[in-house]
Amino acid sequence: MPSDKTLLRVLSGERVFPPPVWLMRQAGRYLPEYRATRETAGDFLSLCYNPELAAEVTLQPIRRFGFDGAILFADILLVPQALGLDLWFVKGEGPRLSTVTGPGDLAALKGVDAIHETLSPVYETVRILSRDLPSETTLIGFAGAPWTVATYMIAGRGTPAQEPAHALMQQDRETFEGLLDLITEATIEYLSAQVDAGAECVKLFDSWAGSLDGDAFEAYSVEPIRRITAALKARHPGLPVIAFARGAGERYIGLHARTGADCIAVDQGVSADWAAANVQVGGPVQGNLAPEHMVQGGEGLVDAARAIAESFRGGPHVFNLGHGITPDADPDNVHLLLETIRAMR
Ligand SMILES: Cc1c2[nH]c(c1CCC(=O)O)Cc1[nH]c(c(CCC(=O)O)c1C)Cc1[nH]c(c(CCC(=O)O)c1C)Cc1[nH]c(c(C)c1CCC(=O)O)C2
Repeated sequence: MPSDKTLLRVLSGERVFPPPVWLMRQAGRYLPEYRATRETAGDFLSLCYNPELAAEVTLQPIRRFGFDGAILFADILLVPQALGLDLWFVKGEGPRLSTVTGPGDLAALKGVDAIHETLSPVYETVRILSRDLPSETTLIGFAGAPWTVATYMIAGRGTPAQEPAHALMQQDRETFEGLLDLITEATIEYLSAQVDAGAECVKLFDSWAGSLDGDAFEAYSVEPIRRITAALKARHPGLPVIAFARGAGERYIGLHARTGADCIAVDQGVSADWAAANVQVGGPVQGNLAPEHMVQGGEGLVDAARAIAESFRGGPHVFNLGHGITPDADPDNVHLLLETIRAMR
């Protein structure tokens, strides 16, 4: 039976207008109720590993805004932690991890089978959500794509141009590729467990894909995403997969076919008209309003949101931002965005 959930309908290739809407990082610091729950949990990682509270912060933006999709509350860096790295967050700065910079570090990581020991609270969050979400809301599981996760594992932190990961790729390709393989295998098991627990589609975040060029983009962004997608679809026939290769630019062309993903998420670095003509021809797309509009609001937001929905209205489109909503966004602007899109005819 075809789903009556608009997000799943679009992911299956149907054109729905006005389009379903959800926002990357829709649960987060711009919401006072998120900040209060994080306080209750103690810190960000304790929140990620507390199934009741993680489910609560996933539900907060659904209650407040009625988005069509709810993304599991967790983080892409839980997988490195499950593989044995130390992980902590420095307030006002971001994540820190112990690093993988050579064969010894790679060999010291745990095997794929060990990840569930750390990640089982996340599966419990998914089970709670699949019970408590409104029936029209699609539950989205997620993980980082291997390249992006590897950049953090190699550098031990976020880096402007992923220099340490590029350096390892050049200097010790065997360790680099071994690490990517391990993350790929772990991600298949992690996402498969999310689906078993009730996730209805999954999204792979390759936030740093844009710093790979030429053959490296194909080998280290596209190919791991293709492997994960194929393995998941073999185990869970019909599972919709969204792939976000941020910064891909012209390489968004043909990415549905190259990755096997059902939906390609595009960032604001390409225009919606261009993406409609060049990417949406290959299948459903998601995107791509600049997150700054959620800070600025007003007519600029209304005009830009309408223009994007118009550009993509000829085919399957999930309305979203081009990247995550930022902590300085105004929740009232989210209401304005939803009213704008949902009033379109
Ligand atoms: C690169 C990346 C990370 N995490 C993620 C990515 C890929 C998407 C992207 O490019 O933004 C993905 C992510 N992170 C988080 C989610 C939860 C679901 C949601 O989108 O609402 C998701 C899907 C929660 C989070 N992850 C993080 C927060 C903020 C932590 C806090 O509450 O202090 C949240 C809500 C922390 C985080 N986590 C990460 C960084 C670099 C940081 C620090 C920078 C920042 O704070 O934005 C790694």
